[in-house]
Amino acid sequence: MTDDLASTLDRISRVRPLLVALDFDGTLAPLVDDPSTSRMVDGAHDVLAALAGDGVAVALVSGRAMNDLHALAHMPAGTYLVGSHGAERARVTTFGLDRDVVRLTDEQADRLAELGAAAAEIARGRDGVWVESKPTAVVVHTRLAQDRDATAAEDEALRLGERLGAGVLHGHDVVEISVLHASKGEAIDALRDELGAAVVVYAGDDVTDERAFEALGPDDVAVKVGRGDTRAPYRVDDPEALVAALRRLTGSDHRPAA
Ligand SMILES: O=P(O)(O)OC[C@H]1O[C@H](O[C@H]2O[C@H](CO)[C@@H](O)[C@H](O)[C@H]2O)[C@H](O)[C@@H](O)[C@@H]1O
Repeated sequence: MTDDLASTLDRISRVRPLLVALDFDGTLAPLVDDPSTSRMVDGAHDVLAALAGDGVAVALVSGRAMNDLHALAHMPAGTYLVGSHGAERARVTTFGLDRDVVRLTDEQADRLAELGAAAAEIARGRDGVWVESKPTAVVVHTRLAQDRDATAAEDEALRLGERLGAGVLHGHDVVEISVLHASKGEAIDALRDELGAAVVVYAGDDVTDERAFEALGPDDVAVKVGRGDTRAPYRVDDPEALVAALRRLTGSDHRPAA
């Protein structure tokens, strides 16, 4: 963590209402081949619970389907979950999720089925290419494929998305085609307004997170995790480094002993 980021986080640590919104895959959880095995790095859950307990609004803002995100992240009660890049929204309670139900029109449901069938055709015969189905989108995954198959599958999926999708996102080894318009930027705007947040901290690793960075203002804090071009002014190397940075927001009680 740079001194600059450390001092910025120290400066805002007592600001309330403070919103800390974080991407999941690649940001809190390292990228892995099988998305069902993703886990947040050690210390992540504790620091998020400490922040929530200290009056900070904590949100995960992910491309994951809501059920998937809830099951994998085990977030503490009182925190917010945004799934499907903003199309799904919930608050975690001690009894489970208090969620807004996503309803597709018949036309959108038909479109989703059509996209699923077309995406399956893209994956057919290409080793390592597979399709994930979500409530509002299909995702063509290429992480396990050889470069040639991955490139061809992503190109075809992008064309499919242009033809039939309401939104197309090209992330880390994925092309995601949605039947609803949603973005992480709009999700951040909505959370900020609803919570009246004075300052927003957002961290993310993927191109899809740039939409969230765009929604931040000069008093907010945007942190890119890992490599790649970004508009975020701050950067940390990996999820472990992000957890260390977040500890600075919790006050000295929660910082590891030197
Ligand atoms: O917004 P995020 O929380 O970063 O979610 C984006 C996508 O995450 C998942 O895919 C990514 O993580 C997988 C597990 O590490 C990895 O195998 C894949 O290559 C990554 O793109 C998830 O499967 C997608 O549905 C999310 O949209």
